[in-house]
Amino acid sequence: MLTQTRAWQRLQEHHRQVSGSHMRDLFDRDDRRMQRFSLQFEDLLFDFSKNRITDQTLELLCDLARECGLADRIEGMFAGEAVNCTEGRAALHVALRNRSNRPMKVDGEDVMPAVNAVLTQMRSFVEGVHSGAWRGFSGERIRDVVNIGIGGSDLGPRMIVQALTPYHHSGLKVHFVSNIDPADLLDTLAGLRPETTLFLVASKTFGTQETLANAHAAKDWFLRCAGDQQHVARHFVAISTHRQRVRDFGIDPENMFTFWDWVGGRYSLWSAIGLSIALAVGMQRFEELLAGAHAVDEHFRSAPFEKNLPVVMALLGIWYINFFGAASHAIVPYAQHLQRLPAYLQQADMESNGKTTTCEGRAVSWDTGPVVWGEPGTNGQHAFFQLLHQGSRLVPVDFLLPACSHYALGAHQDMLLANCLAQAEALMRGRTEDEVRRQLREEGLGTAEIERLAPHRVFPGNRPSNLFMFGKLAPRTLGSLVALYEHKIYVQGVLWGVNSFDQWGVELGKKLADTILSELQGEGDLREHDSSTTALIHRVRCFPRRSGCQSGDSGQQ
Ligand SMILES: O=P(O)(O)OC[C@H]1O[C@H](O)[C@H](O)[C@@H](O)[C@@H]1O
Repeated sequence: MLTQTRAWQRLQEHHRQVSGSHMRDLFDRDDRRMQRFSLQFEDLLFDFSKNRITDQTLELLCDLARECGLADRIEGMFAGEAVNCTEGRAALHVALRNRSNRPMKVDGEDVMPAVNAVLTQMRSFVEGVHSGAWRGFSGERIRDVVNIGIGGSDLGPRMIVQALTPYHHSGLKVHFVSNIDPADLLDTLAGLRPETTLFLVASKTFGTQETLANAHAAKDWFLRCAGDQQHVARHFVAISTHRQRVRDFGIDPENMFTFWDWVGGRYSLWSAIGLSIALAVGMQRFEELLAGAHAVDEHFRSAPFEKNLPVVMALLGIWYINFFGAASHAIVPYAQHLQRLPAYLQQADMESNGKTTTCEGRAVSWDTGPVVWGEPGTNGQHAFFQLLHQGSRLVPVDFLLPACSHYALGAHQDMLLANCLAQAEALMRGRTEDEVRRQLREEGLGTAEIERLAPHRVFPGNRPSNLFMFGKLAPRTLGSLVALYEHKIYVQGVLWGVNSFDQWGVELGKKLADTILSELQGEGDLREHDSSTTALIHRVRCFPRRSGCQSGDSGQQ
């Protein structure tokens, strides 16, 4: 039991001692604080000095990790043990990027030959599309790729493809369709020609309602132009673990890229699910991404906890969630191309650790995963930073900051950097009432006005943040960053005692949606619902929406 460990008890005591201290004093007392509380990993600097910690905090948190058996659990994951306890499966996404090619086993079998075979298949496909050897049915080159998938079969590739915009292959545009909202597919198809469009139907299970409905609609759109069913083979490939369902859909298993049930959906961008990434940036860049993640895997496996980046990230999170009562964690990349990182991490973190039952089936009596949210800076500054600075809640922030841009435009990048560093400093230092009064006096305000305004202009500070700084956002660095977060999530799951690799919580809504769908489409009696749901279903039935939808459809065709 987490809360019964000796380290937990000591952390509670320690929290009582340190929670009153202010980070500005900790910095004033120690001019080497940044050096002591930062870690360098290749190109990545992780500055965690602006946290409400001392040496002892870190020691005690590492003790907690030791008492929870973290070392064995890390080894267990790499050894292919069934760390996904409810589904009895390994979670071996590290094998997908195992550039050392050391054997990695699941149920006694080395998975590396199969992993490498799919990478080879991806390489030849990507090269074929890029060179023009793979063409559409009319003989034209492929110009647009549409990845149809949702959740883990969308968020990772979508985030990475956007993050690597400067590396995009010039002749190809990659699009993503995920939502069952008809607007998503129709808006995307509106600018495309069937002759030059390639669809990647990405679904681990090949049973996801949204993906199958969108894929069927895309196939209809394609066939309306291509006519002959045989042409589907040049324009639809599948990425899945489920061969039979791929065949049933009408995609030749020859055009299927496989992966395995030991790859969790939200950990799958490193598998064939990353085909859209490889098409966007080329196979070499994709492999650089894998290499960056692999380097972090080696670090995670071997570095002592105090120097282990994902372990430190995880322990800091636990410090705020379990001892300061923080309920959320903001991700603020100061990089426009990392716009989708918060959304990606929402799934990675919240679907992994949004749980309250331990692997032994007991209810936890401690808080688990935070609400993850965020937006790129500087936009976020003009939206939610008010609450970060002066709100009543403690929200730890992760800043991600590329020191250099791929683009040159006046002083833009320096302004971006200055803003990020200023926000982190302001969150930490705050502004005292004395400082406010002094400033207002300098601004020439009278005493009464100063008294009136001073309380509003005080910043409490002492608000924690981590900062990742790196050079340009390159594939290897990005691979490392994502792997760091993945392992952070695993470490937290281990300490909280939950299974980070299942997602039973998304099932109930899906089941109810199936029932309600048939009720919306039928005229008969409704099954038992609460009065609110019943009334809403009746209301939908009364809307003249069908004609509206049809005219919308035909407008797009
Ligand atoms: O890849 P698929 O099998 O289509 O699954 C897509 C997504 O669906 C689900 O509802 C899960 O919550 C996600 O973890 C998963 O990534």
